[in-house]
Formats: sequence, structure tokens, C-alpha cells
Amino acid sequence: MRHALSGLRVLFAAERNARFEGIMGVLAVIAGIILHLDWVRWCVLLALCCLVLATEAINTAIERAVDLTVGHELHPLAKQAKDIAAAAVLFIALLAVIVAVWLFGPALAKIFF
Ligand SMILES: Nc1ncnc2c1ncn2[C@@H]1O[C@H](COP(=O)(O)OP(=O)(O)OP(=O)(O)O)[C@@H](O)[C@H]1O
Repeated sequence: MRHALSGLRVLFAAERNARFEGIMGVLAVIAGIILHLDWVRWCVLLALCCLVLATEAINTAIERAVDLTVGHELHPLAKQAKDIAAAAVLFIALLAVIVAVWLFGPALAKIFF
């Protein structure tokens, strides 16, 4: 637990993307409270927030491990490792956008239409 919290501190202190994703997660939770999401949507929302941050954490860990291994040297495998890890984050980000429409779309439609 102590090591995990230490990793969380590093993640949010060093990675702008992780801070952005954390802020988006908090805003989504606030929106969920305001829009009175049902419990199924709450489960999906919290699972998705955890999934986004977990993927960002794994991506950052891979970047660190690659940097430790190759240092400042440019290497095609280092590039592939980082780019593939970034692709994983992209997949989850696309999923988050799609699920956000499902989560908040009906409640927003009721308010605006
Ligand atoms: N050692 C390396 N050799 C070859 N290409 C590299 C190397 N390090 C980084 N790159 C390329 O530069 C890109 C950015 O790498 P960097 O380490 O700056 O990640 P980042 O900008 O922090 O990524 P993210 O936005 O996902 O956190 C990588 O995706 C990769 O394409």
C-alpha cells in the first residue's frame, strides 16, 4: 500500500496526462452526483475512471523502464515499446468518450430537449 501510494504521488506529480485524467474523473463524478446516475451507471463510471488511471500508470511505468534501459540513446524498440503503451492509453481514452456518451447522454438529453 505504501509503495502504491508513493507511485500515485509520482504519477500525479510528474505526468500532466495523469493529472488531466484525474481531473476529468472528478468532474465526471460531480456530474454523476448532479445528474443522479442510477447504480449501474455509477459502477461503470467508477470502473472506467480506475481503468483510465491504471492504464496511464502502466504507460508511465513502461516509459520509465524504457528510459532506465536505454538512457538517452534512441532505439527503434524503445520507440515501439513507448508507442504501443501510448496506443493502450488511446484505446481506453476512446472507450471513455463512448461510455461517457452512454452515461450522461440520456440525462443531458432530458435537461436540454
Ligand atoms: N529512447 C527512445 N528511442 C526512440 N524513440 C523514443 C525514445 N524515447 C522516446 N521516443 C519516442 O518519443 C515519444 C515520446 O516519448 P516520451 O518519453 O517523451 O513520452 P511522453 O511524451 O512522456 O509520452 P506520454 O505522452 O504517453 O506520457 C515516444 O512515444 C517515442 O515515439
